[in-house]
Amino acid sequence: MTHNATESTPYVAQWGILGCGWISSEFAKDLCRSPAGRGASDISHAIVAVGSRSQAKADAFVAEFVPRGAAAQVDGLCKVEPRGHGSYAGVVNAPNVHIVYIGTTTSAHYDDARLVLEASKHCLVEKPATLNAAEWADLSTLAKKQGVFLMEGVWTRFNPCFLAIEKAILHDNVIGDIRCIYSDNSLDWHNKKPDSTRMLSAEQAGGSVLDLGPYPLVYTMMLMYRHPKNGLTPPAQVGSTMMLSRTGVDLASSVTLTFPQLEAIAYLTMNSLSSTPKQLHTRIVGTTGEILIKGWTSRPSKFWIRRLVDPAEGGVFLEDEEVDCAFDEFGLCFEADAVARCVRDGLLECPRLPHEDTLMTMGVRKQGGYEFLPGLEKVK
Ligand SMILES: NC(=O)C1=CN([C@@H]2O[C@H](COP(=O)(O)OP(=O)(O)OC[C@H]3O[C@@H](n4cnc5c(N)ncnc54)[C@H](OP(=O)(O)O)[C@@H]3O)[C@@H](O)[C@H]2O)C=CC1
Ligand SMILES: O=C1OC[C@@H](O)[C@H](O)[C@H]1O
Repeated sequence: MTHNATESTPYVAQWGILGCGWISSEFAKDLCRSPAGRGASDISHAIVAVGSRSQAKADAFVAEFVPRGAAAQVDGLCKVEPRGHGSYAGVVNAPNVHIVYIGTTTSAHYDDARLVLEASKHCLVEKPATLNAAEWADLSTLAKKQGVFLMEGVWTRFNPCFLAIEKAILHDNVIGDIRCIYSDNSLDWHNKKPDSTRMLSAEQAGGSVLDLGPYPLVYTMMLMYRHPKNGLTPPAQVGSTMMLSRTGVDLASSVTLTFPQLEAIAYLTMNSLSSTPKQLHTRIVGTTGEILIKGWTSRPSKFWIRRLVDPAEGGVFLEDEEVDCAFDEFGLCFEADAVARCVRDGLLECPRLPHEDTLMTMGVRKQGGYEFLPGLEKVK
């Protein structure tokens, strides 16, 4: 065992947070929840530094979300008090910070991640990690050179309901051989939110495929690309259709990925014109049945198994079996727990989301031809 853990006390991850926007507040709130409540006794979390471009905003964030720190501070496992910083550099250079969560807007991710890695701190950067594959490859090389952990924050890969779906398909074989994934992730923000909103803004590198696309891709990457019979073979074909908005980002996109070794295909859709129904966002079809998934695409919470009466005939199903995996947490704590364990164990990449997977999905996201504003991409 390394760092501060012993047989009887959990390893405490000492986090710094960059950016005091919405998702950082959800991250902070989740880290305040007792890990014991989700059955985790080997790790806990402290939030020791919070950074904003404004000192007042950082101080207000600390006062509102982490006045006493996160779970480990409240439980007396970490004596460091949380502190607000009026710059991101203040956080990455704070000696008590071991891991930095980047919750800044997408166009800032690459520069912020470089700042973290150059300070030799471990790094969890929100999705989409970067604007393109070249930027991600550059960060990956830097993290390895510095000997620090780096991961894209795709929380769905660590969601308990997603884990149950993965087990049902890959281990328990409940739908037979996987054939098709239909997955949608859409939010009807067009003409309802200002064009300066993160997903609609070209300056912030918004757009459906970058902002919404990572989640339908989770189902594809984990259930097809990582399917044992696929042997990590990249999709043979990646097709994409895009409609651009008046701001220049993609208003609507579709992505199709083929996996000939599995005789399987994924049809993914994402747009800012409609909202995905919580009743059904993803349908996974196999040779002996289907799985229908409820909740948000990024935060599944319940699913139905629908078995064919006669797989040779098709068309007629037995009564649906409901699997309820509802949980109280927002859900970012599950990826934070995984990151804490990796750092504790000295890993530089997370086995459930290695650098290579992010590299591949960054490539997929580029297929449709949406061009960023000049200067946004730092590496091409
Ligand atoms: N995992 C998930 O479920 C989710 C992930 N996300 C991802 O998180 C990131 C942030 O999204 P969200 O929290 O909704 O966005 P917000 O706009 O609420 O927050 C983004 C923060 O980024 C910082 N920032 C740095 N540079 C800029 C800039 N040039 N313009 C605007 N803000 C800037 C600001 O922090 P400050 O002013 O304090 O410096 C701001 O508060 C995005 O990359 C998004 O894709 C978003 C929602 C859900
Ligand atoms: O990352 C996010 O942004 C887009 C939303 O679809 C999703 O729920 C959220 O997690």
